[in-house]
Amino acid sequence: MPRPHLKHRLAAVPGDVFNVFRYTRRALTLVWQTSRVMMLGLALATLVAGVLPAVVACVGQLIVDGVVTAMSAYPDQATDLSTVLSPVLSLVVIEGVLIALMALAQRVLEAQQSLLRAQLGQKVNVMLLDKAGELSLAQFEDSEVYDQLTRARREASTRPLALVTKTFSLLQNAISLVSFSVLLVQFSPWALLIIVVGALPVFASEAKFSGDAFRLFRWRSPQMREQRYLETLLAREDSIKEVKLYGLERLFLARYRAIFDNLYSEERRLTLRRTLWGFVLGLLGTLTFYAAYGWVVLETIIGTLTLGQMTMYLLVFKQSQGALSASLTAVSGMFEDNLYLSNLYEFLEQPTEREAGTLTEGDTPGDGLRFERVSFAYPGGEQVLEDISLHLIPGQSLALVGENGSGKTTLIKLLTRLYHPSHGRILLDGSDLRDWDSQALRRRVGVIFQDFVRYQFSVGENLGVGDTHAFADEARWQAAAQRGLADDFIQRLPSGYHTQLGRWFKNGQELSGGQWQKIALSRAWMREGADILVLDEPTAAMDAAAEAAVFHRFREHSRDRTSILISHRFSTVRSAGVIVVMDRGRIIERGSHDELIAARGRYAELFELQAAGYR
Ligand SMILES: Nc1ncnc2c1ncn2[C@@H]1O[C@H](COP(=O)(O)OP(=O)(O)OP(=O)(O)O)[C@@H](O)[C@H]1O
Repeated sequence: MPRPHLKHRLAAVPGDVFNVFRYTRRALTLVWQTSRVMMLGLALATLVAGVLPAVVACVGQLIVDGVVTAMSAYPDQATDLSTVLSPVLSLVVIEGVLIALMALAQRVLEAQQSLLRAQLGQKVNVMLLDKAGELSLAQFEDSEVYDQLTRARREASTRPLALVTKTFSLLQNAISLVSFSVLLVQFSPWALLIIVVGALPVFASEAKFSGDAFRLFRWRSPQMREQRYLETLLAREDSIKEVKLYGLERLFLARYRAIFDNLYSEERRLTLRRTLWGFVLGLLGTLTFYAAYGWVVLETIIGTLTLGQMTMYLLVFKQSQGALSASLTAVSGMFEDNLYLSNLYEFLEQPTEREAGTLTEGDTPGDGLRFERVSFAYPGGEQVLEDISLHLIPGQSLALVGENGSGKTTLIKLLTRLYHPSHGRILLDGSDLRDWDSQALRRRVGVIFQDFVRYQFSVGENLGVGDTHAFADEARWQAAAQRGLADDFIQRLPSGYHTQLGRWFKNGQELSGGQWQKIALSRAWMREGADILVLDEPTAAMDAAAEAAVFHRFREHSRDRTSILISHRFSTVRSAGVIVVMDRGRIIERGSHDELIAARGRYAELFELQAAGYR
């Protein structure tokens, strides 16, 4: 698809230029909250660094004028050299001290900034990750929200400080400018005006280009994300195996390069335009400076200004021009930082669904789990569950079977409240899941999904995540591992329960697929209080003996619990109390194994097919 030209894309993104400085206050508040002492220190150092240059210029004038006076006094009156010299020398010493003070203020500023940068980066990252934890699964799966998060993480952790630094630099330069202006106005108010007018065009162009740069950054964030993804594929151990086997390196690398080339050409165009305009308009500033220079020289020659004043004005001109352009750069930088910060706050202000529920017990304890005419479609997708009604009393075991994509896992996602039904409701002990307190609900339901996480932690911690209250409880790890049939092989690992798993960290031990599944199963057993246990294809990677043992154990320990099992292996499924057969989001058959075989429907057909495979 042809990409629209950058200009159109930039125009298409809403960006209220006048509204853009509104994040400055928030950035200042953020820094204030991070460290009050350092913020005050920054302000003080800024003030000192702002006022001193004008004072130095004044002392400079006194020195030159003092020298001129001394020069005229010394030969004529045959005065003692030291008497003439000492006032000028003391001024020189004072200027030296002032310069040292300025250097100190500048160093202190830099040190504080670098410490604040570290603290603020951490604070913003924590804010981002905290917010990420509050997002619903649906928001995570929304590529726009994910983009926002990626953009915010990439840039925004350094931006708040950049914004504050620039705000202070602006203040510092503004203070310098005001003090310079007091001196300059004595020469001529016009001089002041000339300098200001000379610097305005550069500022305008900088503001425009920083806006463009931000919009470019925003527009291209999906491609940047694709690039990151390709990097992950090419450089991570969990994908490299397949990449190598299929010889995908070149293909992926070519794609990676193509994305870069496309992005780079836009960036180059922008950088070139920015540089060119910056240079041309910057010349205007130089021109005005030299015009003012000529003027001061003229006034000195005709005797309106002393030599000392000339030196001072030239210095003041030069420095105020510097201060002005630094202020303008700060302003345009602030504009850019504000735009980036808008991105951070856009993400942080993403509405999150409040889990309003407070129930820790249902209206009819012991009623079990009910699906009442539940239908569901993923955001922006088609209906994947339709009119599901089910009732499971405590102690009952349910097996869900059905073709790939028939909606089994989705049903479990609704049961665990990762999503809410589009229609109908799910009740636990007579109360709608939405009304349950999330902690209480989590305690009641233990789930292992087929795509469980393989944490690059120790074995024990891999089990501990199953119940955060017992995260480091070794006795509980062991009990859970025994139930999940993982204890045996864990004992044989080099450091037992303390063996590091995965390949990312030092001495990491990789496990086989079936061993990982046993770890995941044991994780589910960590939830001792859970009275609903869900296993979503938990044994697909296990050998037949292990699978048989797992289910023997599972039934033994779930006598008074509700258990839900998703499996494609009918040998496992057949012992469940109720078997539900799903097809394209609907329940098409339900009953015990014998009933379903007798009914000679889909279940019987699929069972026969699998059984034939073993004969
Ligand atoms: N996060 C998602 N967003 C949008 N659609 C999804 C999502 N997850 C699953 N689907 C769609 O929902 C349908 C049901 O998927 P589900 O994972 O529930 O099937 P399943 O019966 O568990 O399949 P399998 O036996 O392959 O595990 C599929 O058509 C799938 O494309």
